[in-house]
Amino acid sequence: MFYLPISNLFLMKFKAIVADIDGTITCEKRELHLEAVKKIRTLKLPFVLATGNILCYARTASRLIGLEGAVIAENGGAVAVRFDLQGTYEESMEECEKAYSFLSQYFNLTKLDPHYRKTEIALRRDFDLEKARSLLKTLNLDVEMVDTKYAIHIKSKKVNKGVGLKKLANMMGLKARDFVAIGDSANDVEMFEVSGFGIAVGNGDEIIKEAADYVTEATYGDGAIEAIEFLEEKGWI
Ligand SMILES: O=C(O)COP(=O)(O)O
Ligand SMILES: [Mg+2]
Repeated sequence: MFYLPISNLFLMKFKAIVADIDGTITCEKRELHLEAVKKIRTLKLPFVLATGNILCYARTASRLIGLEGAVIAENGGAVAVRFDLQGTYEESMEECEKAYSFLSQYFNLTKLDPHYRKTEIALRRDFDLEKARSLLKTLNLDVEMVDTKYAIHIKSKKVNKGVGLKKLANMMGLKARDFVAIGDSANDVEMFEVSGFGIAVGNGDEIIKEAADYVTEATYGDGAIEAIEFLEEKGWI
């Protein structure tokens, strides 16, 4: 007779956590949520940051929180495993620039951190996204636009935080499935899909709540604390 040992049925242990930054470990006005930072500092397992923001922002956040420098930035386009190692970048900017030039004919677009951003383009959220998306459809480019609630990103369809997580997990000798992912918006969906368990914070948008295995009641950094406490209570970390 085939049966699974009881220990396998009940033992669900994750080896690391990956958390989004903006909207997840911040407060409503985007400052770092200090209680969430305190909670993160008590953890014994690797804690990775994954952001749509640029690599130096992610590295700085990691340093100031007291982490090891394992980060996913530019929505998966840039990945670094430790402070003393260079980041790796996807070759995905060319298509994004074509989309940007095309859309600039219709909108007055403002790039965010263009000198530091190497794999995608982030724009100020002051134009009609739906209109831009339908205009972009008329071109045959392998790019898409994602709204994080902090910026609108023009990014390659091949690059996302899920792809970044797989790459980083591999560098750490882990699988993406070994991670619990915590996030708040559309750019966290793929990271939820490849991770072992996805937790959306209460302020998350509908798309991420639908992709989540669990949604916290609390919002922003309080939601991240609730997520970690939930995992601890379950004995999953
Ligand atoms: O940079 C953004 O647009 C949002 O960043 P996040 O992925 O950390 O929420
Ligand atoms: Mg976010």
